[in-house]
Amino acid sequence: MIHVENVSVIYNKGTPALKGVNLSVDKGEFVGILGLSGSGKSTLLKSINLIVRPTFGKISIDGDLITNANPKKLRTIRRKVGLIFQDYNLIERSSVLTNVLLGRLGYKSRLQSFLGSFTPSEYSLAMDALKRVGLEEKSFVRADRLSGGQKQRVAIARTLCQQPSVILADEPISNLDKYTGELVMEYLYEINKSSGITVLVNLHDTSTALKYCSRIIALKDGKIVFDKAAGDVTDELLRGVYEEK
Ligand SMILES: Nc1ncnc2c1ncn2[C@@H]1O[C@H](COP(=O)(O)OP(=O)(O)OP(=O)(O)O)[C@@H](O)[C@H]1O
Repeated sequence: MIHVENVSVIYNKGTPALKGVNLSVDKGEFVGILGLSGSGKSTLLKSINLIVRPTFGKISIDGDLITNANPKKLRTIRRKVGLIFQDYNLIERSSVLTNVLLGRLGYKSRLQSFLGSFTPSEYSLAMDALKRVGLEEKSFVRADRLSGGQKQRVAIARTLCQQPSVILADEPISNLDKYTGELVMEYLYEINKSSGITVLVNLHDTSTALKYCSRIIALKDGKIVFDKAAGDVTDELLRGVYEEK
């Protein structure tokens, strides 16, 4: 469903952050992306959604070439792609429910977005999403009253409300303690298994990646150094990824 073909990203005409990356991800996969800080993990996820535009190469999602899409087409393709960030990206002064409803914005006209008008079925989608992450009782609480782990679960619910076919999660647990981080991973895992939503997740912690992901892609200096089933990842392979030059 995702094809990344010979993608390179060069920021500000400087050093390449990605160098000729090729990658195909099938529907329903749970892919962990590992690598040292600066290896290009965020750039790879951001280019899949065209938050960062590749300098060279092509990316398609469900057969639609996102790298060539006009603004209208790009908006339609982006509806399929849910995003989860390290710092949650919530509107802190709004309620949990309002934050989850924001997952519907990609389906709204400018006027509807401005008015913040949502249909009853969108409210019910949002409530269902909150139930799935165990936060329905927090619907009317302001987001800034929540713990970090709860905020990330709201971000997951917002993504679910968007009804995506893929979730890109950029370091979703790096601001959380081990226990809370694992809980967040459990929710992503459950969503992947029960809804068949493809998940690509950048992670720092190799043991977490091996525990939840079925496939591991490792980046080093903007290139893929290995792309393997989690069960085939050895300590030696991991050492190659994390040892400095
Ligand atoms: N907006 C930007 N402008 C210029 N250079 C950038 C930008 N974003 C990233 N880079 C550079 O691109 C390279 C890859 O960065 P990227 O953030 O993709 O790596 P990462 O593996 O996600 O790192 P981290 O784990 O620290 O987030 C790094 O050398 C980084 O300094």
